[in-house]
Amino acid sequence: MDDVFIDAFFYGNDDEANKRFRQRLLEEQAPQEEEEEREIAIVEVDFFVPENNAFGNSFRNYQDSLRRIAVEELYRTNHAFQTYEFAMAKKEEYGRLEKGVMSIWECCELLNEYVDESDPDLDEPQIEHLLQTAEAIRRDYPDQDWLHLTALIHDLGKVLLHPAFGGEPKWCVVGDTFPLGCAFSEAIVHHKLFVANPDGRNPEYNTKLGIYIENCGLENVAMSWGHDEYLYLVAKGNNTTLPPAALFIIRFHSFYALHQGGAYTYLMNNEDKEMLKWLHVFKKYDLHSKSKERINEDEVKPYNLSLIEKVRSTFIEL
Ligand SMILES: O[C@H]1[C@H](O)[C@@H](O)[C@H](O)[C@@H](O)[C@H]1O
Ligand SMILES: [Fe+2]
Ligand SMILES: [Fe+2]
Repeated sequence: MDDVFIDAFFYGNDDEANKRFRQRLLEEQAPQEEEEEREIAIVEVDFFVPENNAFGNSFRNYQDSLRRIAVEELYRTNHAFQTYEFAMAKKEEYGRLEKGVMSIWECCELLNEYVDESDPDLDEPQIEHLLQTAEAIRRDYPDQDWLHLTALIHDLGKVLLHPAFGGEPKWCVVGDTFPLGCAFSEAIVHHKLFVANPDGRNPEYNTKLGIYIENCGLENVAMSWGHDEYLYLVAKGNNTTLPPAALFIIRFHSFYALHQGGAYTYLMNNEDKEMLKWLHVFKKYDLHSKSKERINEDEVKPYNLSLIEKVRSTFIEL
């Protein structure tokens, strides 16, 4: 068992075991290192962006991908049931971070069991996607270790699928995310399927601004519930020292209607507009690193463990 933990992650249902791990962590916790100044700069990089995905199709092709039917079915349910009330209730429930504790690496390994059915571009286990993204971004940004770690963990919220985390159905774990409490944009994947969503008939929620005011900031927007929001709650709840850009990536990387479709810009404040560039950077690796070429887990594990080690004092909540 590695000695770095994310709270909210289980270690069985055994409270005693949880307590013992927490105690051990307290005892073992290294003295805080001086926060070094982080250089966060976007540089021109030359990642080879492939045109085709693992199946030889263009990326994010929702019309005629090999996985079209399964993907569409997932969004049918997602668009019907993701309401403002639903997402709020999930946020409240999971925001308590009561599921337990577990190491970040163990959590990655848990995702070995899951293939993301909302994804037209990849049918490999999710741990492969984490490693592919992290390795691709590391190649182009060798000095930005926070980006490597962000890539490694960005989809860990998908553990919601695991019975120990509630065994949530796929439609409220994976897939693109979108704001709730205001009108659904046509830029959202399979937007026609929102006809079945009661919020679309609610006059409080179905106008351009709905419950929001112009430029209120994405921080104040209720997003549909899924792996992004869950991991964001976990990172915040554990007082992460990852930079704000990492949290922004974690929380909004599935918000394609914004970072690819250019919709909902009127909800952004100036800070969000600054941050948006990181979603563009991240997307390149998150999306285009998907391939059939497997990463050798044993080879990259030591480096990733060293990254995890660096934030050990961050990723625990006691
Ligand atoms: O199918 C994918 C997958 O679930 C990703 O993890 C998510 O970030 C994307 O936005 C989504 O379209
Ligand atoms: Fe994701
Ligand atoms: Fe991803």
